[in-house]
Amino acid sequence: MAGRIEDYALIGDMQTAALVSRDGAVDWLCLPRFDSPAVFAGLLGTDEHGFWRIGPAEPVSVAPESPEPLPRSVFTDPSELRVIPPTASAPAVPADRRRYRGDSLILEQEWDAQGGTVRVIDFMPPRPLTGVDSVPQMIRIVEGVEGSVRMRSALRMRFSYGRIVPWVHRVEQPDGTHRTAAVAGPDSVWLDGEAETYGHHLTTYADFTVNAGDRIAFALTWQASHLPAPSAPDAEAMLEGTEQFWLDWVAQCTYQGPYREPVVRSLITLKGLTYAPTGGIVAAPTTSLPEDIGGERNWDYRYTWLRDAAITLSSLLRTGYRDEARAWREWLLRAVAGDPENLQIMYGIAGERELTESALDWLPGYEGSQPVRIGNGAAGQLQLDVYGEVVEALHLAHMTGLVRNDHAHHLQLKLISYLEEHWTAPDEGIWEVRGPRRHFVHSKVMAWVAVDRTIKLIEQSPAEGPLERWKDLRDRIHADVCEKGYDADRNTFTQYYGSKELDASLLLIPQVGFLPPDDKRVIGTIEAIQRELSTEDGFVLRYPTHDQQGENVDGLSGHEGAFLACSFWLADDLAMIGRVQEARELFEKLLALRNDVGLLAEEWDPRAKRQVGNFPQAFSHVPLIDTALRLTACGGAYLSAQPAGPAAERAEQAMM
Ligand SMILES: OC[C@H]1O[C@H](O[C@H]2O[C@H](CO)[C@@H](O)[C@H](O)[C@H]2O)[C@H](O)[C@@H](O)[C@@H]1O
Repeated sequence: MAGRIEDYALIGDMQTAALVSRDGAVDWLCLPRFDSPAVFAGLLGTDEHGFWRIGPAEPVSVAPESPEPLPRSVFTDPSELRVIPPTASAPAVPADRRRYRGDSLILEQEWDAQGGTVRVIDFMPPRPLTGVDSVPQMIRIVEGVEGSVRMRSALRMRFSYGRIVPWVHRVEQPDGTHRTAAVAGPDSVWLDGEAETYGHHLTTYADFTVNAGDRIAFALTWQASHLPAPSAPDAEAMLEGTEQFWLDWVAQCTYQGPYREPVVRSLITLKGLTYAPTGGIVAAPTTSLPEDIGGERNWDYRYTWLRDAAITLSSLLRTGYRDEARAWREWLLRAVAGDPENLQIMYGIAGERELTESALDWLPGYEGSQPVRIGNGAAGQLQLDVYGEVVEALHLAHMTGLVRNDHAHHLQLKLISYLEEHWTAPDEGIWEVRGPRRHFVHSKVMAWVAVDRTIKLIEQSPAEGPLERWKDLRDRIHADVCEKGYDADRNTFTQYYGSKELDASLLLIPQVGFLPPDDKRVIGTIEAIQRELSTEDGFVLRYPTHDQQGENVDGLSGHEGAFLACSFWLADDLAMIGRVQEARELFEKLLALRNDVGLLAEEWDPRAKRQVGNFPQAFSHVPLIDTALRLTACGGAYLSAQPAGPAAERAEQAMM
């Protein structure tokens, strides 16, 4: 059975990623890409849907008692095998400690088990983009730390999201060793290991003893089934290379403030969500981790949203990472090449347009949350805000000195021409509601952002465009929002024109410069959101899922948790209006929601006190970085409450 969402840690190779549970089980892995079918889908079902667990064979965790090391060996004698009879799955013993190795995506879990202490090191080496070695690999090194520990590896591969049992067979090697190959349809997966394996109940086991100082490596390699077998990796060399890769990458980070640890962990996570061959960025590496446990709010996030990727790019640019920004800009230009009339709000990681949504009816879902969806119907929605987010990201790229790209410039002008005709249309908005289209205030505000930044580009560079006409457009959008999206009686902007509902996306109004932070309508909106959309512990819901009659407003049944991005936005706004101490306190409470290895899902369930939604989620880690930058610019720890002043101004400038 899958663990809690926060029990998982991410490993990945910038083409796909795996989730490893605290009990040593890899319960989620799609091969060869983020959006490929899963080989391990136990996360959304049971062990029957695929997993790979390595951990102590004896479930009881007791103090080490055997000073005499056992010979490093594999259990080849069948009588010994009976000592630990194969079970339907390996014993699930939670690790006593876990961490990432320094600033990397290399996971280390340790167990104080019967007989000693053992460490399992899990990672996926970054792959070359071309050539025979460009295959996904997961490497697991079992290291004896103290005493002698009996270990078990239990590997159950199920292709096609847990549906297909592959043909598993031994392939003898000229040197007398063997490899285990699993083949079905287009996929083959190869297991190499330094321990003898045996099959039982459609599962591949290895039982072995690890003594202090031993290192026993296993590797899983995917290869298209029609190609020759991939070569077995040198696990130790791969470990060294992977560690160096992350050291070099993190060394480029320009952030030097008090929140270095969460910022760097978030940056590493975002890097882990980028698809290196194309520059695409997934919103999360999972599908259908529920926003409402047991409910239907389950979505596939293994795609590139223009919104999520644009804000990811902005965070990366602000912290010194330009290569990723350049790669995503190229991805964008290829993805939207053609007519911006056909702009989608999301694409596949290589720019694919067909993301047809369907349900995998053989999977029971995470803690029974059904349906399990693949594809995403939101791809066909109209969401006007993405024009603003994309243009803002292109603008920031320009401002931070990324070499100008004429195609990007041309695209920006075409996007504005499109908006000129369509900004008055109702849309599905930032939250991708599945109810009727509306005139969402946030969508109009972001349309204003797109026009505003383009005007600035034209004013600041040799670029050309109908400046006066677009200035007039900018003024008209602004006036329209202030007239129709603002409720003067309650002194707050509202979710959509004419509504009484609130929406946490309105917190972005001062952040994007639509109105200054000290505008009374902005302060009124912040206060209204704090009052009406806050959970008991001070986090923020993105909007009320039910209206005052108890009807669902977004076309979906059930409730959802506090939306973490919105909670970070509230902290930002509080800092901007001078309530810096409150902002800092909220930010630090949000940091405390991260799991023990620093990861955040999309939402937090305030009742169950657990993370919910896809995991880890770029849309949570990006605002974490942005708020950290803002608060760092405010200076000092726990500044006393003060009216908007120099600290708040510095906070604003930090985000430029
Ligand atoms: O709430 C319904 C929608 O939920 C998902 O969208 C959310 O995730 C996106 C990716 O992070 C994000 O860009 C969006 O703002 C969120 O609302 C889901 O992908 C949609 O299909 C669904 O309609």
